[in-house]
Amino acid sequence: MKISVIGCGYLGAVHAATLASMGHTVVGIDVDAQKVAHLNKGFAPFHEPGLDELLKDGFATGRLSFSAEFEDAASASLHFLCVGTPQSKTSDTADLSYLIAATKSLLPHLAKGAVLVGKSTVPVGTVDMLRGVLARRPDVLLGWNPEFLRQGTAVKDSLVPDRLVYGVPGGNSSAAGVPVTKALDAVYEPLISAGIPRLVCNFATAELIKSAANAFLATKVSFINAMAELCDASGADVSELSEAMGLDPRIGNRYLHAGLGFGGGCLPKDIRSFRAQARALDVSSVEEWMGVVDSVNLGQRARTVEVARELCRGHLSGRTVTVLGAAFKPDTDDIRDSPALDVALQLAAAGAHVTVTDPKAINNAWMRYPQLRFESSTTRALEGAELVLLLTEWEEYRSLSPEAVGALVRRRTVLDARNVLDAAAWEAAGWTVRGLGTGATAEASTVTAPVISVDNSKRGVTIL
Ligand SMILES: NC(=O)c1ccc[n+]([C@@H]2O[C@H](COP(=O)([O-])OP(=O)(O)OC[C@H]3O[C@@H](n4cnc5c(N)ncnc54)[C@H](O)[C@@H]3O)[C@@H](O)[C@H]2O)c1
Ligand SMILES: O=c1ccn([C@@H]2O[C@H](COP(=O)(O)OP(=O)(O)O[C@H]3O[C@H](CO)[C@@H](O)[C@H](O)[C@H]3O)[C@@H](O)[C@H]2O)c(=O)[nH]1
Repeated sequence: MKISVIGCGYLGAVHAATLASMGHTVVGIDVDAQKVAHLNKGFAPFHEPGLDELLKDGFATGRLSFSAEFEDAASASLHFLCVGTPQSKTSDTADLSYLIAATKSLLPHLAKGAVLVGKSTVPVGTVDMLRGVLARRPDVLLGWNPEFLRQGTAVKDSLVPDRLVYGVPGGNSSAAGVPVTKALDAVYEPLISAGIPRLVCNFATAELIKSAANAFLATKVSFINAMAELCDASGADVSELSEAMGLDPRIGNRYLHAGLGFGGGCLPKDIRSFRAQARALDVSSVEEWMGVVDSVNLGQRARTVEVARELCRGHLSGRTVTVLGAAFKPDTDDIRDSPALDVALQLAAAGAHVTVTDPKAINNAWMRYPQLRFESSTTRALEGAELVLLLTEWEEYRSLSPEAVGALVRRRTVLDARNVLDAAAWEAAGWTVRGLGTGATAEASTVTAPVISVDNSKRGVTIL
C-alpha cells in the first residue's frame, strides 16, 4: 500500500520506517526541512535505538522516502497524522494547531476516497472537530489509531505492539466503519497475522483509550512516589515495598519504580490535557485525580532539591554538584519536561555550581538551557564534586564503580534519585548514599561524608 506519514518526529519517523519494513511504500512529510534532509541521508535526527538500521533498510528497498512537500503525499491512499499535540502555552489543554495546519496542508493533495488516520494523542472530540476541517471533502474517510510506543524502545514497540486500537465511524457495529477497518487491517496485516490483538471502537473511545492508558501509567508512578514519601517519613523502604506489592499479579511491578518521577513529551502534558478534558466535561473525579497525580510528580523534583540541600548541610550556594543525566529517561536524547534538567535548574537557581552530563542528550540540553554547565565526559563532570546526583538511570551510570568515582570527587555523597545503585556496595566504598523513599531521612541529615582532595593525576581516568 502507498502510505504517507505526516509529521516525522519521535513518533512519525519510527512509524514511517516500521511501515516500510512491513512492505509498504511510505513517504514521510515534515515541515522541518532540516529534519527531512537528515532522514533522507538515512539517519534519525534523534537518538532511538534501532531506528538508523530500519531507515537504512527502508532506503535500500526503495520503499521509504521523506519530503517537506505535501504534494509528495498525493499518490498515497492512506495518510497517518503524527504531528505534535503539545501542552498549550497558556493552559493545560493540548495545542491542536499543528494537527489542524497539517490537515489543511494535506487537504488539496488527498485522492478521492483517501483514508486519513490520526495517531497523535488528542483530547476526546478531536475527530469531530477535524471533520469540520474536512467538511468540503465528504469522500475522505477518517480513522483514529492511537499509538502506545515508548521512546527508547520505539522500534520494538512498533514491530511488536501490545495491541492495535482503531477508532472508526460508528464503532465496531457500524457498516460506516468497515472501509476504515479494512484499510487499517491491510496496513497492519503482518502484526494481525502474528496475533497482535486489535480492538475496533468509536472515535470517542479510541481517543479516551490513549489518554486513559497514559493516565493509569502516570497514576502508578505517582502512587509509588507517594508511598516513597511515606517510607521516608516512617523508616520503611519503598524498593522492598514496591517489589512485594508487584509480586501480586493484580498489581504487577511495572511502572512501580519510585524516584524522581515521570517527564517527557507525553505523560506530563497528556495528564494535564486529560484533566482539562474532564473539567470541560464536568467530571470532577478525573479532574481532581489528575491534579493529584501531577502534583505528586512535581513534588518529587522539589523533594530531590530539598534532599540535595540537606546533604550539603543546608546550603546549596557555592557547592560543586554533578548531575548524571539530562534526558527524561535513559536510551533517548529527548529532554522535553526532563525531571533531571528541572532539578539541575533548581539547584543552579539556589546557587550551586552545577555540571550536567548525559550520554546522548547534552546537545539538546545545552541548546535549550545555555545557562547550565554541560560536560560530555562523565569523568570530567565528576571531578571535584561535593555532591553527585543520579537523575537519569542510564546503564553507564548504574554500572559506575564507586571506587573509581570516589577517586574523582571531593566528597563521597550521592543522591540516587532513581533508586538504582547498589547502596551497600557504594557505602562499602565510603560513600554516603541517599535514595528517595529509602527511609533514611533522619540518618542522612546527621551523616557527613569525609572531604577528599581531588587527585589531578586521575584526570582522564576512564570509569565507564
Ligand atoms: N513520542 C512518543 O513516544 C509518542 C508515543 C505515542 C504518541 N505520541 C504522540 O504523537 C504525537 C507526536 O509526538 P512526537 O513525540 O513525535 O512529537 P515531535 O515534536 O517529535 O514530532 C512532531 C513532528 O511534526 C512536525 N510538524 C509540525 N507541524 C507540522 C505540519 N503542519 N505538517 C507536517 N509536520 C509537522 C514537526 O516538525 C515534528 O517533526 C503527539 O501527539 C504525541 O503525544 C508520541
Ligand atoms: O516505574 C516507573 C516507570 C517510568 N517512570 C518515568 O516515567 C516517564 C515515562 O516513561 P515511559 O512511559 O517509559 O516513556 P514514554 O516514552 O514517555 O512513554 C509513555 O508515553 C508515550 C506517549 O504517549 C506512550 O505511547 C507510552 O505508552 C507511555 O509509556 C519517564 O520519565 C520514566 O523515568 C518512573 O519514574 N517510574
